[in-house]
Amino acid sequence: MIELRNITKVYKTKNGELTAVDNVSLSIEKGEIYGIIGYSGAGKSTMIRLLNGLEKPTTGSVLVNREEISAISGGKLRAARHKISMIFQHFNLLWSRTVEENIAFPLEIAGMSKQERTKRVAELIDLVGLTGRGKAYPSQLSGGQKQRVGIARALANNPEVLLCDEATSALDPETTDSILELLLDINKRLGLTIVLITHEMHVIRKICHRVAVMEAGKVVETGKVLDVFQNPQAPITKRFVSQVSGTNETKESIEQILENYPSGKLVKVTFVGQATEQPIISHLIKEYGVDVNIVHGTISYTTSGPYGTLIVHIDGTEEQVQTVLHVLAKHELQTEVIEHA
Ligand SMILES: Nc1ncnc2c1ncn2[C@@H]1O[C@H](COP(=O)(O)OP(=O)(O)OP(=O)(O)O)[C@@H](O)[C@H]1O
Repeated sequence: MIELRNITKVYKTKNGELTAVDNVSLSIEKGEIYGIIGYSGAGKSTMIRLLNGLEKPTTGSVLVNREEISAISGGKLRAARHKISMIFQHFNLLWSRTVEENIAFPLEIAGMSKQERTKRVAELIDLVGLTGRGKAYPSQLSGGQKQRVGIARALANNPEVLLCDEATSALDPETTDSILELLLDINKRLGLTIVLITHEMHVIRKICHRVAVMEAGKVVETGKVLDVFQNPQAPITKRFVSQVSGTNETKESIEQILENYPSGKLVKVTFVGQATEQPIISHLIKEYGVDVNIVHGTISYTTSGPYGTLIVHIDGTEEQVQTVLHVLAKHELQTEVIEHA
């Protein structure tokens, strides 16, 4: 559906050249929710502008639905962009227009008759959960409701791709979740391809199928969300994952345990899918006579299933501990012995 081939974007600034996107290749499937995560300055916004043709790459090509967005301009680009919609962090609504009029705006531009517009706007208002709020002005709406208007407006002309530019960054956590659920629902119902950029791993965990991690213009890691959470490779990905698994907060407890219990091993166990429901710890204690002290534990849910992280201190003889590590590995649990906090 979307193909980025060896994209590089260099900006000329008064301090010289700046490479915002550095040789990035990605492919995004039809109907998938694809997340691009990175800290400020990583190149995410540039990527999104390349996807909708607002920027041209310095080298490389961008294909959306087999159309080379990076090679067309004028009327052809405008036509292609009808199929690519966008929602924004600060909603970008027209403040002097009602909810209905905001949503009708792209339909007016597309030349739809008043009668058809009224029908389509009513459908969209229902779809995004704003029934009864059509006559309200944006200033009378909460942040979450404003973003719902943004989503309805973006869907008005039946796009094939929805680009989300930090769409939940201005919202509180509860509203963020309700907007993410709406995006997931729309993706399932309409089969819409969604590409979102964010600096929050929570957003990726909650709705994305696959993720690309960006750092200094480069994509440093890509993969299925569940795999990336279970087994992050790049240091920056590990930092993002610990944002949601809470392992940062346990650093102190880990330090204390390592200091206070020189015997045994401190082990991080990561498990996915059905393994999250097995009573593995009680089994270890009963069968192998080791002491197991749980230092930290979380289970999180992604679109492809649950995954969990458990940090345990396993104490016993060296042989018992080794046997337990072996047993964990046999259960297809990923284990990592922690030597330092
Ligand atoms: N039009 C431009 N002219 C010159 N430099 C630019 C331009 N747009 C972006 N940059 C630079 O390119 C780099 C990547 O910026 P970009 O906005 O894509 O990153 P980002 O990950 O979206 O970060 P943020 O969330 O802060 O916008 C930054 O160093 C930025 O200063």
